[in-house]
Amino acid sequence: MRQVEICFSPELIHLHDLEGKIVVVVDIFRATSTMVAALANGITEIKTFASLEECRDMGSEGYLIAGERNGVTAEGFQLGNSPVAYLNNQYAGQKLAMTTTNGTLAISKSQGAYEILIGAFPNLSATVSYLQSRDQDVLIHCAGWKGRFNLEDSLYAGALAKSLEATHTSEEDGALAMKALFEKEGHNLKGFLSQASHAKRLQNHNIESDIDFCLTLDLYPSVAKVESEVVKWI
Ligand SMILES: O=C(O)[C@H](CS(=O)(=O)O)OP(=O)(O)O
Repeated sequence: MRQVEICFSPELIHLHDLEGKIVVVVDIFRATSTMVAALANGITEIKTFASLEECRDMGSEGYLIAGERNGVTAEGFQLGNSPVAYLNNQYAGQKLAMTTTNGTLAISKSQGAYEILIGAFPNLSATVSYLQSRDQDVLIHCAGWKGRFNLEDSLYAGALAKSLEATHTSEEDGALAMKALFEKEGHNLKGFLSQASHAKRLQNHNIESDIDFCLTLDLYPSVAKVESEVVKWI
């Protein structure tokens, strides 16, 4: 059997061996949910950037530019970090450059893995099927919040580890704990995660519809994968 393990924050990624593994980066509120929404609605590719400046410069290369810091759209950017902005194929056919507070950092810290996927609830089952079709062990890399553990990314990690049970074992305590939490609370994602500190933070920005979207399961049948530093829909 293959293995599945969880890294709870980019600050802890140095404790995990990335080599030969498929890393699934997850930032439920909201970066990876937004990437999945954008790609499912016709964005052709996403380039991610750590800095606002580098990302903003991509505007002159024909990219739509999305920049967010601390939950709000950064100055000079066309878009922030809202998944619902991309629904109804609003920006279909365009390329996107994106930078966010936590999510893009987790992607850059996953370099060195065998493959990098982008995880979100709206394509959870597609990601499970893809991972089960591959021979590699899986590392779920939670973006967390500014280096700290967060509930929503960890609960997604539990959902993914639980869904992989037929093919992947989890021997470490983190994965066992999150599978147990998902078994207990997974039927009430929205109610349970309304207590999460990040959900409360984002509620102050009036983005209820974003939170609803981020916690909706299995809207899309495809997988988001980082290929040559670009996120694509496969
Ligand atoms: O916009 C978001 O959802 C967050 C903002 S913050 O973490 O509350 O500062 O950014 P993300 O990179 O998606 O965690």
